[in-house]
Amino acid sequence: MFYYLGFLVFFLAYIYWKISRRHVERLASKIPGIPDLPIIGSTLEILNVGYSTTPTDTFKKAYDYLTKYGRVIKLWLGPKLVVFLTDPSDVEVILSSKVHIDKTPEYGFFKPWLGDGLLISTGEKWRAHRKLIAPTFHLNVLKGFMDVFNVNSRDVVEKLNKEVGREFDVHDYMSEITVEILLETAMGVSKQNQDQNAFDYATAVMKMCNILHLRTLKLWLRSDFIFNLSKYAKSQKKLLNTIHSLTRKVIKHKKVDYNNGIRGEVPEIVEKDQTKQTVDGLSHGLRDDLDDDDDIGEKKRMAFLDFMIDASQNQVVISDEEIKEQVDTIMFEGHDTTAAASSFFLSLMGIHQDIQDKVFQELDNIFGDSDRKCTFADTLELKYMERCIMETLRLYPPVPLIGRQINEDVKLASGDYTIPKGTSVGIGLFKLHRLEEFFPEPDKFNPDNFLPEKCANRHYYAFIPFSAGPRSCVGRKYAMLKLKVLLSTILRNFRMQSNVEEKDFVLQGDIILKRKDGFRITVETRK
Ligand code: HEM
Repeated sequence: MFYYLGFLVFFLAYIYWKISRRHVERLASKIPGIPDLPIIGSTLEILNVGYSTTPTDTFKKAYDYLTKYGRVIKLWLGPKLVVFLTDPSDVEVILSSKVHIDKTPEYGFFKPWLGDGLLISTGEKWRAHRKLIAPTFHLNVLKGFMDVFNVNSRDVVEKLNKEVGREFDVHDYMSEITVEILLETAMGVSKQNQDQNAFDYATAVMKMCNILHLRTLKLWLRSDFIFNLSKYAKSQKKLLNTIHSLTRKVIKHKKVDYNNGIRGEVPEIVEKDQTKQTVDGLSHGLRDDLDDDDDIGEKKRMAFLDFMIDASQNQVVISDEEIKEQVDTIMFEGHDTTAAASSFFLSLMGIHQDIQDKVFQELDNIFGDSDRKCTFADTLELKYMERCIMETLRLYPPVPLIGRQINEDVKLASGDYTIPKGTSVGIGLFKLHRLEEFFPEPDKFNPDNFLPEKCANRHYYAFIPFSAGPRSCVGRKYAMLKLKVLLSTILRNFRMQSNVEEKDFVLQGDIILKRKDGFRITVETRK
């Protein structure tokens, strides 16, 4: 009797569940997708990807799926519907929306690290914190960082002098300098107070990304219970200790300064007629809160952390824990992405000598033989280099995949498909950026893809390395300005050489896109 009743309850619950999902299943049935089986859906296919012997293998398999199944791909992870999009018109529908701003559940794996920081928070908290943080990356603030960018770029040149003539991994240098620059600019911590090794921090971040990536792919590790029993949980604890100890120290230093009346103010740099020019070459049609032209005023010309601490002392409700979460977020998002971008750029210069020569030509025209610092005005003149940076970000987007949770049924633009509420959407930038229709010879490194007339005639959402819409990258202008100063300083001093061709890059897409084979180059002194 008991078993009969149990079976009946189970059966009725199943029927109820099926009926409640009729709407979702009806809409999903119209979306093309990866073959699926009843109940488990496409889980076996995904396990196949997750079971790959190396992360590189995983990246290749995921890319092959996106190529094989088209621009709208559905897959069922058991009862969970996931849709991958690579058509710019569909990507625009999702990213430009003010409704679908929530991240997918996978971003939750970041929680022990980034808490409710800007990258993963949602709703009113995200809106309020975005409003608070975005002005601290306004161009007027960034211009005040030019000196720090210059001094640190020259430091790297000094260090690279020791590598002349031998092959080495340039990512090690890019990673370390990026952390140091971030600490000095956004966090306002001077070199003397940076008592923790930036390289240790960067290495811990890289290892954390490996673990988080494993959790998305190895389906059994998604469960907190199983994860906490695994060896990865122990490593995560150790790594987070290294990472959080840096952020805690940074905040402590700043608070001591604040209590001693020391306020980190960014110097005002006024350069006539240049305020409205774009430093990132991206603003056409993709304007967001970072493109706000209004002068942010004296009060707000403060670097990120100074402003956070000042705000918390002046009636803005932001707790110490929330400040720490934002510092962790900016440190992560601001360093690993730019380190990857600059390392790919220098590798590509080493491979494409003819293009590197054109960059030299531009640098020589602007700087001649002089050793002077790169000014903000110079960065606006670096048009060819800017195109090379864009082309690097197109072919090797540091963030290869963006996820969104769909908050209400949404009709796509590329076909008669409606994605039901509750679906997770994945936007594959690596694939999106290589669509032949928008980039002829899509795998070829060709900076002319970013000639103004080509950009003007292309769908804006065909190239979105910094994402786009309300949740676009808050550090976009910071990243482009810093990359221009750093890379121009390096190339004024060295010629890059690479023995590895692009087709032999071993790519690994664990959260941030990298070369598993290392960014191996040699440098040769120019002067
Ligand atoms: C080449 C360098 C960079 C690239 C390619 C890049 C790319 C991106 C992308 C694609 C997103 C959206 C992620 C998602 O929705 O999952 C994002 C978000 C974000 N980025 Fe960047 N980023 C770069 C540099 C930076 C820098 C330098 C900072 C800060 C100093 C930064 C801070 C952030 C933050 C805080 C978010 C979350 C914004 C929000 O959700 O409101 N990024 N970035």
